[in-house]
Amino acid sequence: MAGIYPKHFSNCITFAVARSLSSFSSNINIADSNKTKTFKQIPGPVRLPLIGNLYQYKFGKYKIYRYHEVLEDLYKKYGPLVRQDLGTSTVIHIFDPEDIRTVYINEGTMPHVVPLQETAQLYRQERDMSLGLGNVNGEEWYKLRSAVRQMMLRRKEVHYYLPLVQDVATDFVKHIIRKRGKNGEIENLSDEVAKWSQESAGIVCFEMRLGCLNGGLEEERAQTMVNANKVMFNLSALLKFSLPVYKYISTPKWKKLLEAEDFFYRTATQYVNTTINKIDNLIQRNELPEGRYNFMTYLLSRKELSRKDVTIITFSLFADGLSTTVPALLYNLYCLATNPEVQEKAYQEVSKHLKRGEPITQAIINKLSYLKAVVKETFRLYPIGTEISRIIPKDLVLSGYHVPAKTHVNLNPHVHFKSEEYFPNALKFLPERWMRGGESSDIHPYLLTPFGHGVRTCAGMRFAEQDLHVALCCILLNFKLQYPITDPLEQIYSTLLFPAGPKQKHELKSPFRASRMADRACHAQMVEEMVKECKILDCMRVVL
Ligand code: HEM
Repeated sequence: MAGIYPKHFSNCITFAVARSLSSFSSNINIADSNKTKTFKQIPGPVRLPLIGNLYQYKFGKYKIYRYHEVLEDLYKKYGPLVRQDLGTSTVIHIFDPEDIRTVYINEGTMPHVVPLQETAQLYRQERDMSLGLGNVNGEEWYKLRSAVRQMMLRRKEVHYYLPLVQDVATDFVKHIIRKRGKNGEIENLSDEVAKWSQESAGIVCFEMRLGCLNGGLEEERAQTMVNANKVMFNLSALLKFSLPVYKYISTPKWKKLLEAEDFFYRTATQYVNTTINKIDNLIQRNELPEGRYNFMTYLLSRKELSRKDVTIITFSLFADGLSTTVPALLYNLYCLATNPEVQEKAYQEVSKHLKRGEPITQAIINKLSYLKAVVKETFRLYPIGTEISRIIPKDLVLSGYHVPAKTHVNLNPHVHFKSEEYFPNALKFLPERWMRGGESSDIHPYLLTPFGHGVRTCAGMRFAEQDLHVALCCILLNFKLQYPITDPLEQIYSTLLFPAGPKQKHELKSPFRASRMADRACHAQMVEEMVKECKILDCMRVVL
């Protein structure tokens, strides 16, 4: 039988000037507009009045949890540019990397996006919260983004947390050793990785160990957060593909979503408030040591940010990894486990530069070019999400069609990730293709951009990469990874793409354990019910 086995381990186990979007122009990016086809000619499935294409998800062959495959189907049937109407809102799906380039080049200095989770935007509006970076546009976005740029996107600031992140990764290794079954199997690696992510984010945001890996009540609370997060992502996806009645009437799904969001925010906000109080006390006593609470003190010092802004930015840094870095690490572990030669090569590289127990420095990470290629290749075979959205600021010609300013477009390069046309030996896991001298110079630069591109790229990219690199180093140095199931790992759409384990495992058996404290038990029950009802998929039940 397989599992995580101890290995070599005797103890076991650019911003330019701000510009308003009112300067939408109507220039077309190709001079010869005579040959350009009209917006109405953009192909797509038959649309019905009011519901548009939603009937295909409700009664047709399309399944929401297979949305990534729906996009592949649309591309194959209709070509590089496809129109889809979800209710009364129109989206143009873009598949050609050249069109993707055109959109990015013309996105302007303050690109407009449609939020990944419109439900989160609505929830925050209803609760009078700051909306957060990914949910705002224009001047408000510019203000928030400028405020976080230094702390989140400068390498030096992010590397400051490297030793703390390594401490958490080391504890995660010990946690895995405790959780392993007799045969080395981890029953639900997905949830364990999610606890690691919370602990790691907690140390960055609050410079505090939250105890998510300690086996006690804190770990139970972390599990409840993980479950609530699953409910939020799942319901958000379901509501995205329904008529937006929930925006006007409190539907049962919307109510459930509110409960999960309330629980999630309440818990995270407690951490934020506790840290702010600690900082206030230290400042009052003139005892705040230099460099302590770096992230929060920086945000609090920015005059343009309200307390609500500081809370939501910190919340994002704390929580966003659950739905992004967590699946990313799981996909990496899966790819390493199912490609033993790659795993051995990655292990050799890491162990050449780093001994178990030694501090990981940025200089060491810089030398791990093969490991980074593994991460990149994993993003190719297992992307984290489907689309990147934009509201285009000016008229464009895309694949020969005129697309007017203010149109909502979705960039979907992932439909090509397993295509021979773009990647030789497309189904093979070949990190070598991203190494110097590999084929990467022939790969279209706008094809694989897992963190997006341009001024609106992922704000958490540096933290996510650092977390991934450190965790992979620690895991590779301590374990040999195996995946005992012959069926390939599936991906399930639930706003983003989550690992779902082998097909027969898709029906939920709740991973939930009742917690001991009464209020937690109450939340626990609530979340468990939601999880069941929404048929949340139990990610990666038997792995590694
Ligand atoms: C593997 C992990 C991750 C991936 C693949 C990822 C990917 C992305 C992508 C594709 C976007 C949209 C970019 C665009 O519109 O051009 C985005 C936006 C964003 N991400 Fe991430 N992300 C990851 C982790 C994180 C983490 C850990 C955080 C929090 C620290 C985070 C915070 C954000 C924020 C705040 C935005 C909105 C940025 C803005 O609108 O200015 N992400 N991410």
